[in-house]
Parts: sequence; C-alpha cells; structure tokens
Amino acid sequence: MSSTPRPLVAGNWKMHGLSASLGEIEAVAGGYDAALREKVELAICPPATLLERASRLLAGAEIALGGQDCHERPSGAHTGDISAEMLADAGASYVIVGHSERRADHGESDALIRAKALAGLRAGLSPIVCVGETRAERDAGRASAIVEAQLDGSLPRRAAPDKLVVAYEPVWAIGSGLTPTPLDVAEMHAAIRARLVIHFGTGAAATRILYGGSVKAANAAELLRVKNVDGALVGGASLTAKEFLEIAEIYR
Ligand SMILES: O=C[C@H](O)COP(=O)(O)O
Repeated sequence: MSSTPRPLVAGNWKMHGLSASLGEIEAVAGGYDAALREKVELAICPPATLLERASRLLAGAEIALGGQDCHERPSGAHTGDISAEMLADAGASYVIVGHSERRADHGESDALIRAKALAGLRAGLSPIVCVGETRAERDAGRASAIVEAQLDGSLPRRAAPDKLVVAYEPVWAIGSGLTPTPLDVAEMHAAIRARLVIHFGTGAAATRILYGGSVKAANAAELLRVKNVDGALVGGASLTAKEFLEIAEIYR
C-alpha cells in the first residue's frame, strides 16, 4: 500500500495567544474550503490554555489540533506538565516533540524526546518529531550527521510510519528570516527519507517530512515544492490566519 498522504501545514503558536487570538482560528476555518481540504491538511498547535476552546472552534472545520509538548508519562506528580492523554482528551491529534526551543530551554535529550514520541503514540496522537542543526554545526559540515543522530536517538523504534511526522528545522532559520536554499532543503530531506527507510523500510514513504524555519507566504512555494518536503511547521507566520492560509494555498 503506498497511498501518499496529503501534505501537512502545521502552525506552532509557541508561547503566543490569548483569548482574543481565537478569532484567527475561526478565520482559518472560514478560509479552509473543501477544495483546499482535499489538497492539504492543516493543524494548529496553540498554547495549552487555548486547546479546549480551539478544539470547539475547529470541530467541523476538519482542521487538526496539536499540543506543543507532552510529558512521557500518562499521569502523575509532575507539576506544570501535560500528558499526551490530556492533549488527546482536549481534542488534539498531533503533538510536537523535540522542538529545538525545548531541547535548548529545557535540556531535552534525544532519549527523552523518543519517550515523549512514544507517549504521543500511546495516546493515539501523531508525534511531530523535530530535528535540526545549529549554524555552527552546518558551517562545520556536520548538518546531516547531526540530524541523522537526532533521528536515530529520538524516533520511536517501532511505529507505524504513517503515524509519525518529522519536522526538519534548522535552528538558525527559526524566527530569523533566514532560510536554507531549496538545494540544501532537498539534500537534507533526502537524507532524512533515507534514514527513515533504514528505520521503517519502504513504509517510510508514508512519513511526512515537514520543513520549518522562517516559512512565510512569500517563500512557501520555493521551500515546500522541493522533493521530499511534505508540508511545513510554521511559527510566526501561523499567528495570523491570512498569512497561514496563504502558505497552505500553494497546494491548491
Ligand atoms: O515550530 C516552528 C518553527 O520553530 C519555525 O518558527 P518560525 O516560522 O517562526 O521561524
């Protein structure tokens, strides 16, 4: 079976968004018509405080909801943490794990990220596993080796490949306005696909590999039409419905 999944454009709101921002979610839902739905899947990952209300707004719009992180355990004495089961209970179907901001700000290791990805699968969520090199690592010619090591360390060893999403996010491109060239993106995504094949065999074609890092409407076509790029993980440009929809529109 080799049905190709729709590309996925996921918005990661990070630590942005108050009640007033819910209007943007309504506006995305309003612009996501049946023709666009056929071509591209949309997901929005708001802060945890908005999940429940976002879920109600998205019901019926066929836009997926995602969490930005989860704890590896289903419940317990872990003040301030949220489990994958809680995300699913709030209506989520995706969870981002291993974002570079969590790797850097919270010292998350590949092993912990693998545990979080497994927690997501346990709860019925699709984990979006983030990988990416720093500027110094790229300049030293180590970008592929770093990303491959992150994949080897943080991907669940046994998983249905179509339940997994990988997001390649060069750390230096995040929020900077800088992006790799389409050729650099093509090379890295091909390397990631090859690594997925090593892990999951030919079924790895069903794993979507997103590009993330300063994606906006103006550069989306150039970055996302590259081979092995199956969508985008969008930060800043996902905060306004108009820009987010314009990125999705490249698939229409
Ligand atoms: O998760 C999203 C990425 O970190 C990209 O963020 P950005 O689009 O603001 O560069």
